[in-house]
Amino acid sequence: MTERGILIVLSGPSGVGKGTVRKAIFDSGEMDFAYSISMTTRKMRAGEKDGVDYFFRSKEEFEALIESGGLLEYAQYVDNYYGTPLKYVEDTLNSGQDVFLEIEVNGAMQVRSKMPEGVFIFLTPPDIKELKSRIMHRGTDEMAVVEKRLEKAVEEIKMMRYYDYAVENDKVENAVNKIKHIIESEHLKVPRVVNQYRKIIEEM
Ligand SMILES: Nc1ncnc2c1ncn2[C@@H]1O[C@H](COP(=O)(O)OP(=O)(O)OP(=O)(O)O)[C@@H](O)[C@H]1O
Ligand SMILES: Nc1nc2c(ncn2[C@@H]2O[C@H](COP(=O)(O)O)[C@@H](O)[C@H]2O)c(=O)[nH]1
Repeated sequence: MTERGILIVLSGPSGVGKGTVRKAIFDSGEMDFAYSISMTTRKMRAGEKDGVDYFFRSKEEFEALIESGGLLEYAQYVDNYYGTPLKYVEDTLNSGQDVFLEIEVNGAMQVRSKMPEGVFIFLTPPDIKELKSRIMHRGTDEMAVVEKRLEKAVEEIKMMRYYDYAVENDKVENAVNKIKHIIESEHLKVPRVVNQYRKIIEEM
């Protein structure tokens, strides 16, 4: 039987740089994990693609998926739904590959209760001023939405204590290296290694 992959959950306030850091980790080609594409009812931003950045769906379609139990977790964030399709996560973990989720804190807490063996990482900004500047300079949101996201950020930062690791995103390269190191260390934890050895011994 294949060893189940590790579930890595990255959260942090909007604009802290989760997407930027995640892309940099994937682009480095050094880590073998799958990114779980989320579903959302939010409008597509310029440059985004359905099935790449998100599965963009109507509110009705999203609610039907909630009803049918098709989501591992979901949350309402600044007037829209966001959620993680369950089947992809389960199938990929069962195939032995690690799965990376980039989700907000309420969803992460739902995952925590369903899959406590996951690794929960919280990305922090150097300070709130820098966070505001990052959201504004990204230029994807109207000022009213920026303000709502900043209000949420304060609530989200309070939830950091429920995570396993806190990583500051001062420079993308630093955050990337710290997250890679965390994942590598998780793979070396004794219960996982013992399991692998048990299988090797059984097969001898
Ligand atoms: N370490 C950093 N230093 C300076 N700017 C950064 C850093 N990391 C990310 N940024 C910039 O901050 C902005 C927000 O980054 P990004 O979209 O990755 O954030 P996010 O946390 O994924 O946001 P959201 O949760 O809203 O999707 C982008 O313009 C990005 O280029
Ligand atoms: N609970 C979930 N949160 C998610 C998911 N996918 C993304 N997100 C988070 O939502 C906010 C806003 O995202 P944006 O793309 O509109 O800027 C951000 O914190 C994302 O991490 C999900 O599947 N579940």
